[in-house]
Amino acid sequence: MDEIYMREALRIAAYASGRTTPNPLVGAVIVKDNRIVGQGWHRKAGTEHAEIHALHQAGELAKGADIYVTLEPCSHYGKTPPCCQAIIKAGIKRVIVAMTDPNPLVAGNGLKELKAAGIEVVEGVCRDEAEKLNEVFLKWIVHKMPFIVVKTAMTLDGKIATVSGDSKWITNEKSRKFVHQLRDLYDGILVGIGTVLADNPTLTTRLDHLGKNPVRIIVDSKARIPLDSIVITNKSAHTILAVTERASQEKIAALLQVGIEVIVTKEKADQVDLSDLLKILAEKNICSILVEGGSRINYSFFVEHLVDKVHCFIAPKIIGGTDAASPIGGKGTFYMKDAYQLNDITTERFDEDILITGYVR
Ligand SMILES: Nc1c(/N=C/[C@H](O)[C@H](O)[C@H](O)COP(=O)(O)O)[nH]c(=O)[nH]c1=O
Ligand SMILES: Nc1c(N[C@@H]2O[C@H](COP(=O)(O)O)[C@@H](O)[C@H]2O)[nH]c(=O)[nH]c1=O
Ligand SMILES: [Zn+2]
Repeated sequence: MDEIYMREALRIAAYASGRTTPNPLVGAVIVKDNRIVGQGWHRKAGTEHAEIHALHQAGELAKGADIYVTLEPCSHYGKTPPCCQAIIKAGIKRVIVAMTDPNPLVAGNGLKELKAAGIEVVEGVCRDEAEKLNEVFLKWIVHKMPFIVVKTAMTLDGKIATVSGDSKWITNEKSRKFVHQLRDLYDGILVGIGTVLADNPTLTTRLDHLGKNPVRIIVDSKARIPLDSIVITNKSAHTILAVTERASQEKIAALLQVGIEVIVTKEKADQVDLSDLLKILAEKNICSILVEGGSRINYSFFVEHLVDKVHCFIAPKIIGGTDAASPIGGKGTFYMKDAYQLNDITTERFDEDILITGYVR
């Protein structure tokens, strides 16, 4: 029975997907005499935690009840009071958690406090599902780096555009809708200046229901970006330009003038040092970034070992062209043994398009 209630807590935790950053997704379910008497999920950073919502709903019925939480209840005073105290005060008898909280502020202290109060603690129910649900939070809180997802879309013969640069469209409506759901989910969307110059993209989230726009991050070491680019003139999302010392001061001043945030990073081989950029972005609570290319920037993320997850669309179209661009460009690995290996592979169909998803561990 513990798994059933924990799965319900995981299910409702996901209601706030993409909305709790930099906090994790957390769900809580309170059970008494085999009935759910209270449940709740964390909505937004700085607002009440999942356990508090569930305790409010259970009221008196929390006394002597079990609480299932997808993450170890917090024991520190962050933006909200500690859940452990509320759980103890409410007279909960047994706490079942899916995983401990890797946040150094919590990290096992919550469970210790609950045990010290004489509460029975069970840990590790549906741990794998809980860790997957919070793959973004786990990366950011432990490594202080954003969770990086590379999304590419290519024809069957492995190209992202024709020899003339035309790329509209490779994938179908359904596939492109999934990409907008990814934009709605993640905190940032990153492209290289090559993509801006080639496609003049908007990089906002266009879905039927209200979505949120990710922060647009353009890697452009010499600030070559034209001031009339859509990512500069379109104000429905914030835009960050990552440059190096090589960028001209006047261009930077002109960009600041039109509301663009400019980050000057360390330089690596004459280009933006991506690790340095990601460290700075993580400090700004940008906990996840969708990298949408182009081929050079994608390769840089792999060669710097910065990629966590890959979504690769393959459309059943063939365009040929020896010089047509492929999804991953750059210098390339010299030997097959040096290939970046994906694992935990899953595939999905979007009508005739195929999506392959994998992790770079
Ligand atoms: N050309 C294709 C893609 N092209 C992806 C490029 O990053 C392109 O610049 C952006 O998708 C443009 O964004 P926006 O629509 O202006 O917001 N990506 C896809 O998934 N399928 C394709 O067919
Ligand atoms: N969202 C969440 C938790 N989040 C934990 O608390 C930290 C944020 O605290 P605060 O700034 O007060 O919101 C966050 O980094 C994570 O460790 N804990 C929980 O018991 N239940 C919840 O629903
Ligand atoms: Zn809490």
